[in-house]
Amino acid sequence: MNEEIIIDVQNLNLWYGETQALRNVTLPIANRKVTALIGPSGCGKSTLIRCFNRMNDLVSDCRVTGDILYHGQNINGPDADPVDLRIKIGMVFQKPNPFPKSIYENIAYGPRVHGTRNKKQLDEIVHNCLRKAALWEEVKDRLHDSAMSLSGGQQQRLCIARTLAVNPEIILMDEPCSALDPIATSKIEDLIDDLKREYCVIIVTHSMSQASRVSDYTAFMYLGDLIEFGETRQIFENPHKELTENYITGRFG
Ligand SMILES: Nc1ncnc2c1ncn2[C@@H]1O[C@H](COP(=O)(O)OP(=O)(O)OP(=O)(O)O)[C@@H](O)[C@H]1O
Repeated sequence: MNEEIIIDVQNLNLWYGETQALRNVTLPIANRKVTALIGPSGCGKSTLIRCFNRMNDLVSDCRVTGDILYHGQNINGPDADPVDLRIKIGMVFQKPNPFPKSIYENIAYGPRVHGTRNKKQLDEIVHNCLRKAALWEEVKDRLHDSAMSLSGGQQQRLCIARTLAVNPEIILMDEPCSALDPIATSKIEDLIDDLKREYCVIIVTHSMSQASRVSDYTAFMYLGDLIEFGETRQIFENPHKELTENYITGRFG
């Protein structure tokens, strides 16, 4: 890998109570690239992506060993602040979850909470984020309408715009298209391709065709182990492990 490694996962283990969900995962994540996490249901994809912004802190009985270095600093270290971390590492979920507020307020909310009060600055942030999320043209005349009046695909792009509003470096996406139709899915995939010019994107997907379309790197997981990681083309065209090949050719799933 020639790119800058923005997150370096080293020997990561995670247990929910007595059950081990991640085993000795070691994985580099490149900046300004898209990394896809794939594997059968229950293999630990969501668990791993949730480690990157410490969402698993919210799960009682969850224990982690090993390191996740973000710009070389351990995100679970004593000085690390999960609130700061979640600004730099934003997350988009499976089901679009806009706030029950206006389109404008969904985006202005985060920057306002973090101290931006100036109306002109907020207008600019809203405009920029909607533009980056490829939603501006569709909503510019209805910024003060409820976000709930948008279609599912538009709501998901709004959630991406909301994530961008606090200036993250990394965007985590946990099956962001699973609730969307093919047209809305294709818009999100185009958007992911644009976003990687400025951001690092990590995406969990069940769709192998989606992983091969949108990602530069792919990690294949199975029962909590990282089986194989590499450039997406290599993983799909020339997997080194039999398990990877069996999965991507649909022999199990
Ligand atoms: N909060 C939790 N408490 C206990 N066990 C959990 C919790 N979350 C996940 N698990 C278990 O950890 C394992 C990994 O789950 P995870 O959701 O990370 O898998 P996944 O690959 O994302 O699955 P899917 O593709 O079905 O979403 C599973 O065995 C699951 O049952």
